Amino acid sequence: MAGSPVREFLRCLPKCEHHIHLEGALTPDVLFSLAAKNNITLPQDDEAFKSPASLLERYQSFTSLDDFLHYYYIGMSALVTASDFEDLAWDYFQHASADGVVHAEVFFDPQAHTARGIKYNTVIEGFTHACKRAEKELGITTLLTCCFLRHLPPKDCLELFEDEDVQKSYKSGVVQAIGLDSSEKPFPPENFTELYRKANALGLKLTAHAGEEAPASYISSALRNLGVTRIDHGIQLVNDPELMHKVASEKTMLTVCPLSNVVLRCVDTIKDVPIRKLLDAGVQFSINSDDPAYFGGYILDNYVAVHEAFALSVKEWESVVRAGIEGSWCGAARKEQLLRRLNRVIANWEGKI
Ligand SMILES: Nc1ncnc2[nH]cnc12
Ligand SMILES: [Zn+2]
Repeated sequence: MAGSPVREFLRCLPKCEHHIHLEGALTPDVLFSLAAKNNITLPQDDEAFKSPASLLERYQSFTSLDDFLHYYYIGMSALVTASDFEDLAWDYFQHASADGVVHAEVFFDPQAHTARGIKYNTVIEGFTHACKRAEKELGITTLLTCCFLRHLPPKDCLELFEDEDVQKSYKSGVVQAIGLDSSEKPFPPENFTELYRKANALGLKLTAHAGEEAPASYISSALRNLGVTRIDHGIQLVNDPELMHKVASEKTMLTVCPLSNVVLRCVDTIKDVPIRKLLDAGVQFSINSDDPAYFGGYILDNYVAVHEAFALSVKEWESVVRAGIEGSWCGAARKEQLLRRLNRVIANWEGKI
C-alpha cells in the first residue's frame, strides 16, 4: 500500500496516539550504539545479541508478552543519560509526525530505570525536553504517563509513587497520568488499588493495561477497583458482552494495538483483532503502535493493517479518529481544533477513495 491513496488518506487523518511506550521505540541499531557508548554489556549467551540484524530477526518470533518483555527490559538497559532518553523520544516524535500524529500521550517505565541506578529526574529531564521540542517544532501536543510495573510488589510501586521527585513531577503537571503495564498474568489490577486511590486523590488521569493476554475480568477489575477511565489493549472485552455494553455506554476508550497483538500472539492475524465487533458494539477505541521498534511498525502501519483487514469506510475512519480525539486527555480547546481539522480532512477525501 506504500504511496497508495488510502495510505495517504490515513496519513492525513489527525491522529492521536495513546499507547506508545517510549522505551519501545528503541531500535536495535540505536540499542547497540548506546550500549557501546555507555559501556553496557549485552547478554553474551544469547545469539540474538550478536548484532542489530540478529536482534531484529529475533523480534520476528516472539512467543508471548513475557518473551517480548525479556528483550524489552534488556534493551532499555542501554539508556543511561538524559540525552539518551531525549534522543529516543525525539526519534519517536519525528516518526509520529511523519505518520500524521497531532497529539501523543506517551508511556514510560521509571521503575525499569531506577532499579538499575538511573535517577527518575534523569529520565524525566530527557523525555520532557523531547516533548517540548515536539510541541514547538512538530506541533504535536503531548502528555506523559508514568507506568508502574505490575510484576513488581505493589509496595515497591507505592514507594516510587511517594518519592519526592516523582511527587514533584505529578504536582507540577510534568506527568499527568499513571498506567500499569508489564507481565499481565498473574498480576491482576486489584493488587494496585491503593496506588490508584492515591493517584486519583492527586487528580492524575488513570489508565491500565488490561485484557491484553488476560481475560475480560481484568478489565472489569481495572474499572471497578482502580477507577480507570481508559483501558490499554482491552481486546478480551468482546468475550464479555455485558461488560462490552457497559464500556460502550460509559464511553470508556480502549487503546488497541493491532500489530502488537499479532506479534505477541494474542491473536493469530489482524483479522482476529476485534475491530469490527468493537465498532458494531459502539465501543470507543484508538489505534496505536505500543512498541514500534519491536512490532514492525509505527501508528500508520497499524492503521494500514486495520484497513487491509477490515476495509473501513471513510465514515468509519472518521468515527475512529473522532473517538481518539474525544478520548484524549488534552484540553477542550485543543480537542475542538483537532475536530475541525478532522472535518476538513474528511471533506477533502469524501468520495475519493
Ligand atoms: N504490550 C505491552 N503489554 C504490557 N506491558 C508492556 N510494556 C511494553 N509493552 C507492553
Ligand atoms: Zn502497552
